[in-house]
Amino acid sequence: MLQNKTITFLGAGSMAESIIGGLVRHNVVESQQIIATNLSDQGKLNYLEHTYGIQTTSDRSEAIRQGDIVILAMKPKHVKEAIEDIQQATNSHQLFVSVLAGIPTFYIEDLLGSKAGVIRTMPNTSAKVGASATAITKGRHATDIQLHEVEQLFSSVGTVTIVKEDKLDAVTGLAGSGPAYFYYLVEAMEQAAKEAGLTADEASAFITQTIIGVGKRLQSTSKSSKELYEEVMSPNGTTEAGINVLKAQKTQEAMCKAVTRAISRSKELGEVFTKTK
Ligand SMILES: NC(=O)C1=CN([C@@H]2O[C@H](COP(=O)(O)OP(=O)(O)OC[C@H]3O[C@@H](n4cnc5c(N)ncnc54)[C@H](O)[C@@H]3O)[C@@H](O)[C@H]2O)C=CC1
Ligand SMILES: O=C(O)[C@@H]1CCC=N1
Repeated sequence: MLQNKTITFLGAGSMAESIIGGLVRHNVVESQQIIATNLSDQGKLNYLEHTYGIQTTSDRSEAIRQGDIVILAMKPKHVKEAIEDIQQATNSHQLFVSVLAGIPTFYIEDLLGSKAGVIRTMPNTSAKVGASATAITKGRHATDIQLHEVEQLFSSVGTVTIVKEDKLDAVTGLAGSGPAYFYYLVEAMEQAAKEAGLTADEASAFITQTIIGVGKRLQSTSKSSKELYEEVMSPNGTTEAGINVLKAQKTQEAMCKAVTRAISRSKELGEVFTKTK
């Protein structure tokens, strides 16, 4: 389906690189069928070209003209100027795929001013290792065939779930931002490991394998998360001692608030930028 398509990345930051890495590694398209362009960082374009064997250019309009599929990968606050900048180079046969947090499909459709298909997605940076949990949804003009093209594209970097657009903000706060919550906790575990005399390498090996084990266990059991942590706790043992500290610090409440706040921030991003159209 994607074999003969040229994929242009408008924006060449960390999310674009995560997706490019997956596409190249899985030979979803030839690396020369990928074009990346950005606002100003030529060094980053050189790096991407060198690392992944893709094409890059600072001529954004030319990059767009060549793209069958255009991935919008700039920050939400830059989407208006970015699309206005290349709008003349677009056509209604192209497919536009947004990875932008909060920005609704109708806003992009209106900026494009054509019947070009728009698909909104929310991947996460685990795309870089083929383990993103990506949600996708289609806008007014996108076809089911285009939705399945995008499903195929993101399948190369992890799992893909098709959802209604009104769920995208929830997925953004939960899974788009999700990796950061875990990395933040890992930072604290590393600190505790260091204070207890483990080397950085030892700490990293134990923490990483523990997280991988948790992920695999969650994938393979029907037990609830509560049952799973209770299974680790012996009465008056080490885990209970640790969990009691987390309870005293209201850690679950804090995590719940963090995800809820990220979801509302995604909604705000949509409202702020669509209102200032
Ligand atoms: N970083 C993450 O974990 C995730 C990010 N996203 C979304 O991905 C998007 C990009 O995020 P990052 O890669 O983290 O940002 P970044 O700051 O690393 O990259 C942004 C890129 O956009 C380019 N850009 C800015 N204005 C432009 C313009 N007018 N024309 C062309 N390119 C332009 C910049 O030059 C840069 O290459 C955001 O909208 C974000 O919401 C989505 C899921 C996860
Ligand atoms: O922090 C952000 O806004 C982006 C969207 C999801 C992850 N990073």
